[in-house]
Amino acid sequence: MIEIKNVSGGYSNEAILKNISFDVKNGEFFGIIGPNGSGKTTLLKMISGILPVITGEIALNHKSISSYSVRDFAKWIAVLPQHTAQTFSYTVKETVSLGRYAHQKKLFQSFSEEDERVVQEVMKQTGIYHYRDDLLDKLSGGERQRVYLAQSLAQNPKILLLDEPTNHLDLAYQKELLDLLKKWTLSNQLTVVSIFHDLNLASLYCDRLLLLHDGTMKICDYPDEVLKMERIQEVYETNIEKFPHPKIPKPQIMLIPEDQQTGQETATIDESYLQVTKEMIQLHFPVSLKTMSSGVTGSGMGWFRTFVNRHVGKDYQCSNHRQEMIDYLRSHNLDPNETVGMMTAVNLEDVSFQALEVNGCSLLIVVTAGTGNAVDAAYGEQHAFAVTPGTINTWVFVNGKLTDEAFIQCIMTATEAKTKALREASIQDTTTNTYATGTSTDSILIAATQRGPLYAFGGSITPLGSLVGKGVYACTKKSLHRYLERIHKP
Ligand SMILES: Nc1ncnc2c1ncn2[C@@H]1O[C@H](COP(=O)(O)OP(=O)(O)OP(=O)(O)O)[C@@H](O)[C@H]1O
Repeated sequence: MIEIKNVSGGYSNEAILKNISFDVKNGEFFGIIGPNGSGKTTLLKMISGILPVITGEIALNHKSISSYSVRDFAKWIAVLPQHTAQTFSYTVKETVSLGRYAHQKKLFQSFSEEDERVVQEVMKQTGIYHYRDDLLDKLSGGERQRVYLAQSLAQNPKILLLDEPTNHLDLAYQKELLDLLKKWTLSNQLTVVSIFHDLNLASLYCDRLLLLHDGTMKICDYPDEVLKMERIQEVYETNIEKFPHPKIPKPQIMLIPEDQQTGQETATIDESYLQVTKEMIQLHFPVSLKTMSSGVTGSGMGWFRTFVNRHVGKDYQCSNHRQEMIDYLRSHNLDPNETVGMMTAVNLEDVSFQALEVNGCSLLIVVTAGTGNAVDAAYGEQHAFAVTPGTINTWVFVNGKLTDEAFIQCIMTATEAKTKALREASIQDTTTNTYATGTSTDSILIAATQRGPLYAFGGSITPLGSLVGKGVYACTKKSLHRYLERIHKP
């Protein structure tokens, strides 16, 4: 649809853009990104014919843009520029109606029924219909932005060029506008070429991205390829991390602020932070720890500073155990947003904890273990499924920095060590009469200070993993022993 071939150009024969080549397909949502001054607006102005091409060619539907008459060009391309705070004494409807100019056969021709229909339709689609008789200067920046979008859409273009369309828009309107544009690309085959400063929005909505750097084309490809961490760090000269979006398969970019040391970050986790009562085991740490857990609250990856393992009766039944746990934490002046909360039916006096340190690698392990619903995971299907309170809850606190791999490998190592302890205690699955590998509702937490030594791996023979395995094995064994002694007491 649009072909940019070896294009150089800019202002008064000075080539701001150098040797740019890419094409945009029909119905594509195409994003232009790059740091300030990299040439994004210049490129958009060249595509819209405002700035001349010095060398190379810009073709629209296989014809050079210079061969189009102004009116024909306007039937193809509409431009939504970055609007300043200027205001006009036009009504919303009058402003939108200006978009129909290219479709009027003669100059000063009166508005046709078709013009009226299109204007009404786009005003409804952009949510400005109820302001249609208001003057533009009465509207907020975001509302005005939607009026200009409606004006561009009223032009019924095949291509829409946008310079930072979400500028001035609040979160909901950003989503609404981009959802609307995306819908038009899908249902009306509208082609959108848009400049974005927000790389995350560009990633969410664009089919492809062009990254400009100092007037040159760095890359033009799918968002996942363009938004590689090293590339964005180099081009934008700032520290970032790339993450997958939690709900859809699109990359997201996070800024990493300068380290703001408060002094508390140097604290080391050990048993002095632990409080054990019959009702709950708590650990409060002065700063948030990066966690991976299967807690009732705080599950998955997160940052938390309070950890709770709460005793509940074996007959605990609740239709919404998560909400019940949140209410419980609140009733104990604990913030559920900052707390990994677990439950166990085990007596908390059977807890076993241990701080370990070998060659500068230090951690704290806390385990509550019982065998109430011991299961052999190889034959889990022989058990009826039931949601019951947890039994073996394993906490691993690491004074160090863990990679994502290390977090996952620590979970594996801790689970293997737990199973070994169960095997040594000859704990049986009473349904299958085979050795139990765990219990049916065990929970785990790996928490790390993300300061100090870096642990890339947590497998069983790595410096970190071997300590995790040793500690979880010892604590599970001890806690099981206490549990068994107590239940077998005459
Ligand atoms: N009217 C102009 N005359 C001469 N040079 C200009 C003009 N407008 C912009 N430039 C220069 O062209 C270069 C690219 O500017 P452009 O506005 O295209 O960058 P951009 O990527 O859109 O930047 P931003 O993210 O800040 O909007 C800059 O070095 C700028 O100083």
